[in-house]
Amino acid sequence: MPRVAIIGPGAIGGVLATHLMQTGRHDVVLCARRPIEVLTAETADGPLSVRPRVVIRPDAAPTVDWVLVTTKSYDAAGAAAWFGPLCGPATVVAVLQNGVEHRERFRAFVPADRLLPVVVDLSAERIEPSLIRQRSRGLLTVADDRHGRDFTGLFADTTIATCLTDDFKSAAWRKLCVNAAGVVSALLLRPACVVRDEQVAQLARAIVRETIAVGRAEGAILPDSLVDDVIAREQAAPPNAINSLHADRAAGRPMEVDARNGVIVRLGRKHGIATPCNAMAVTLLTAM
Ligand SMILES: NC(=O)C1=CN([C@@H]2O[C@H](COP(=O)(O)OP(=O)(O)OC[C@H]3O[C@@H](n4cnc5c(N)ncnc54)[C@H](OP(=O)(O)O)[C@@H]3O)[C@@H](O)[C@H]2O)C=CC1
Ligand SMILES: CC(C)(CO)C(=O)C(=O)O
Repeated sequence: MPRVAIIGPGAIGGVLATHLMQTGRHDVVLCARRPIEVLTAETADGPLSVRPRVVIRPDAAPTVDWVLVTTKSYDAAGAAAWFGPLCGPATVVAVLQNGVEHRERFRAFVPADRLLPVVVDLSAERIEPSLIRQRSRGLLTVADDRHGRDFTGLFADTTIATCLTDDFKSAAWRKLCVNAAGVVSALLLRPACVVRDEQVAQLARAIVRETIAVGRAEGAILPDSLVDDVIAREQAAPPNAINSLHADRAAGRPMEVDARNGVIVRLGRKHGIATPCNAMAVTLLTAM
């Protein structure tokens, strides 16, 4: 039975924990900052409730086969504080976060050959610490290598889909295009479908175009059609679709501005590519 630790059972970690635990095929432990008695994910198929094993101090954590990091991107050191007890010589650390810098963030804490970046396409929101609303089915994309293939096996018998890719970089940049555009929702505190307004859509398109330009300079393969695809996806979103940046700003929590838009400005500068729309969004959200 694979031993799996989930560091940060918030929206994404909480959803994954409930789905993994209900298979009965995994020995799951949650690494959290406070106890959780019952964890519930509201899914399209109804509520999924589990009684998780929770540890709230790294020195109480067991050694596991898999560590799934589902904390926010800005606190890699906080997540890494758990690695000492959790990681044995063969433990694989999967980083399930937005952005394109999974490896850079954790390189100081985990050997490169035991780190698995994951692109998360799953919309979820924490309603309370122990109640998560899962808004979409969920798709996890990983590189088609040994760790990636083993990782997909963890989610067999769940409704969380997995995908193996031989071009992880492009997959991560495609997702970054979605997240970068989502900054307009966070700025306006309006759901994804705010881009039904054509003026707002034009701004979101400009943000995605900048992201594509920088992503291509970084080696990602990104079609021009991505601009309209991203906006169409947001326009079709239900009125309650709140992205995690928006949710963080609304709740007064720190935001992943750097991982989602700051990175485009930073890497744009490296390649001599102007990114004025992303830069303005970063300046405004940082000032808030
Ligand atoms: N939500 C979504 O729809 C999506 C999110 N993502 C990405 O997934 C990642 C996680 O996001 P999300 O689940 O929304 O974030 P949440 O804020 O909902 O969850 C993060 C969790 O990490 C916990 N945490 C923070 N620091 C520590 C620590 N040192 N030790 C243990 N637990 C800790 C937080 O606890 P506390 O309650 O104490 O703060 C919280 O439970 C982000 O990179 C996000 O961009 C990707 C796709 C969709
Ligand atoms: C695109 C979206 C909304 C869900 O996949 C997301 O990544 C987020 O909320 O951070």
